Amino acid sequence: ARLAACHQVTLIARRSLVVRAIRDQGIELTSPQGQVTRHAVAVTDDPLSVGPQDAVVLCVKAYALPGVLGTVSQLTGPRTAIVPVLNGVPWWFLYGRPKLAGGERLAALDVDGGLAAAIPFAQVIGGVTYVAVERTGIGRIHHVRGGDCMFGEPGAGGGARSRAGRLSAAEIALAFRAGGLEGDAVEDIRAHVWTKLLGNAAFNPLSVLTGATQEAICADLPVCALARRMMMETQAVGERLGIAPVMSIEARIEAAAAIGAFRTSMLQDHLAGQQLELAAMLGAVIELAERLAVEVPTLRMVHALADLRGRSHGD
Ligand SMILES: NC(=O)C1=CN([C@@H]2O[C@H](COP(=O)(O)OP(=O)(O)OC[C@H]3O[C@@H](n4cnc5c(N)ncnc54)[C@H](OP(=O)(O)O)[C@@H]3O)[C@@H](O)[C@H]2O)C=CC1
Ligand SMILES: CC(C)(CO)C(=O)C(=O)O
Repeated sequence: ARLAACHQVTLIARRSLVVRAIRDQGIELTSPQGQVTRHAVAVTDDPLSVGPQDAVVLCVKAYALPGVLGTVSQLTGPRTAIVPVLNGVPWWFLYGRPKLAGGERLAALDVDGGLAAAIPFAQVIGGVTYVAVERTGIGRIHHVRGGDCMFGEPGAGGGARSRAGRLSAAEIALAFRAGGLEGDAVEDIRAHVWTKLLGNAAFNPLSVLTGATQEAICADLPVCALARRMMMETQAVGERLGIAPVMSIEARIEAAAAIGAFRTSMLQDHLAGQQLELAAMLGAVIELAERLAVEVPTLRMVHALADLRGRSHGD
């Protein structure tokens, strides 16, 4: 909705009900100040009618990515920037760095290599977002807090500079800023992915197990100690990959607490009876830990509990 205010944007939805509602009423956005704004946005469930784009922003859950590959290919030409803005370890994380963990493909994310085959790595711009939102209805978004969005080139040399023929990370960041969002181009997108992951790998599954908000988890000493232990294990895996997070664990906990009484996206999914994004936020970290011989007993335990909780919904 924000991008559509100053760029030509088309939302791709999969349900005709959603297309009709957004076409008729636009997107209703509630801001932290309680203001309600309506944004007219082009929307379709027919990506072929839209054709190749300058940029395709992927904002489905990680487990839904294989299901959108056909759509992505219809929106992609040789000069399209593909910008996944998802939580967790992205499927592209080891591409271009095959020596980091004995191979590029992460089975937890891309079981048969379909994602890597369909989305050319050279066209990927890494994205991270701290924006906290809840979907309150069809075409209705409640923006709770934040936040920063970072973009960076994961390919050779990294950095945020322009890449021949397609939009660069810096241009995507600029496009977000023009829409009133906080967009920054960063040199080392992997460090930012891992910093965000430190929080999500801990708080998201713990929120599902406890039903608590991030603020409540941070205020509860024993549960916050458990979150800190999970973050330390996640950081240890990152260190073995040569990744230095851009903030300390304590600063990451403070940033999570500052979001306030917000239900994490995973708790929202659980309450709505949806699949949990555990493979991207925990499964891939555990897979990397195995490959790098790092002990992650707390991550394993919480993963097993949250997985069972997710599958036992309503039991
Ligand atoms: N929510 C938050 O506060 C934050 C979320 N994130 C991350 O952002 C990513 C997106 O999460 P979030 O926005 O919460 O997710 P939501 O579940 O709110 O939205 C995902 C959307 O993807 C759509 N979708 C799924 N499959 C397809 C398909 N085949 N074709 C078209 N559309 C499809 C769904 O459509 P439908 O309506 O039909 O189901 C839904 O509208 C996740 O990785 C999440 O972890 C990151 C930071 C904060
Ligand atoms: C908590 C939050 C909004 C942190 O930015 C998040 O990433 C999530 O809910 O998955």
